[in-house]
Amino acid sequence: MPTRMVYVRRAAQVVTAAGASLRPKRGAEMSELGIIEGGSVITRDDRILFAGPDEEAQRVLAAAPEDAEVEVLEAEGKLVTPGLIDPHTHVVFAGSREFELPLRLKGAAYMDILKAGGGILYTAEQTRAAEEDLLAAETRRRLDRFLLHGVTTVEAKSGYGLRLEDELKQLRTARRLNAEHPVELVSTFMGAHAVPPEYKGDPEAYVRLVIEEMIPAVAEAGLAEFCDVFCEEGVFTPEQSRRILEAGLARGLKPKLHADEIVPYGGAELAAAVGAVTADHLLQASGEGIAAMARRGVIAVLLPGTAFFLRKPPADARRMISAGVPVALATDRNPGSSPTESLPLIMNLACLGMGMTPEEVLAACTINAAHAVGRASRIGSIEAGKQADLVLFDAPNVTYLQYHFGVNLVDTVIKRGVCVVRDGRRAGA
Ligand SMILES: N=CN[C@@H](CCC(=O)O)C(=O)O
Ligand SMILES: [Zn+2]
Repeated sequence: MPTRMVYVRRAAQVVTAAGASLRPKRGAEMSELGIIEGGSVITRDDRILFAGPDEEAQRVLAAAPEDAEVEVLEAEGKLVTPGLIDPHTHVVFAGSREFELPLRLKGAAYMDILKAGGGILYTAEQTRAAEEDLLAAETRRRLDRFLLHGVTTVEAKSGYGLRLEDELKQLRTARRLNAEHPVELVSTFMGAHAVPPEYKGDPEAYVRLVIEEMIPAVAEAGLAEFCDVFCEEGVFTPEQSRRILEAGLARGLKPKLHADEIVPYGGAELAAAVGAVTADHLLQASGEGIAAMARRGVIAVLLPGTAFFLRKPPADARRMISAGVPVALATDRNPGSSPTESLPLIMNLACLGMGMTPEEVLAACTINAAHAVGRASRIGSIEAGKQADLVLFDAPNVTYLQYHFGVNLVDTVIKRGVCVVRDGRRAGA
């Protein structure tokens, strides 16, 4: 096999996000992106070989093996970033819930729809009924859209099966798509996403099922890396959430938590107490909870698209960054509270709606997001030796991405050294 190389020549800016593979960026570090003005990047097979000034790139190319096939991508006027990483999605599901939108516009609350048996429970019905091939086909279309928006890795939660066979079906679907599709999937078991109707009268029995049967089966099959719980009033209590996360941890599933989304519920505090990798949502997180997260190094995964779609004020990102909490951003792609694959739109909402700077936003969607999915040693920055996941944007600088908001500026996407999007369209599909 000849050596395959891509030479991304003379970009307006290369955002490397380098130097934070061991621990996520926090505070002022989130503004330091290691930008190379006028820089070039060279990939070799599935790895990054070089990132730096173009004169040096030419010397590196001159020393390339004779059989190397070099593809040259002119990047003049473009912004090059690491492949974007989405660390919180529920992308594997069947159906959609657009009919809830008019209800919410008339005043129905998200949680009331769930309590009435709709919401997550409606999607669980659809997902249970779907054959695995159909589930894969629906999810594949969403992954295609992610890729067109520059997203090269997504975390994917189960939680619409709510019984063992269908939780496993969702996780198997994620594993299959991870093998088939250019977008890389990181699986999270979230059997504790809602109490299914058959356990309505006895939620504690469902918690036992999650702990005693689902977690062991998922761990045994090696189908997930993380375990997550919807810790929320009327769903799972902090005490139940703690037991589930500890049971997951005992089986090697690292904890994540849907925390303090609708009401303040001690979620941020719990995430810190169990040493969760991330606490997500945090719209209602307390000051003590944020301080505890900072002390324990828990990453805040903020989801401004969800706040926007549910028409709620977003999380207090500035307070978290000032407190020293590492922040990442995600779409929360799901059919009920955030039906979008546009991580760039989420970035716009983070900047314009939460006051994060363009630099902080990029750190949050690259290296910090890589930490949030436990992959920072391999992805999230442009450094020699890391996986060759890159995005070229039609933007001359980092600020422009937030300024020219609401449109897709992605020109080219490279995943593992292969061009999978060109001129904004899927290539080689
Ligand atoms: N809040 C809980 N779970 C999802 C929503 C899932 C759904 O509505 O289907 C979330 O993170 O927003
Ligand atoms: Zn979620």
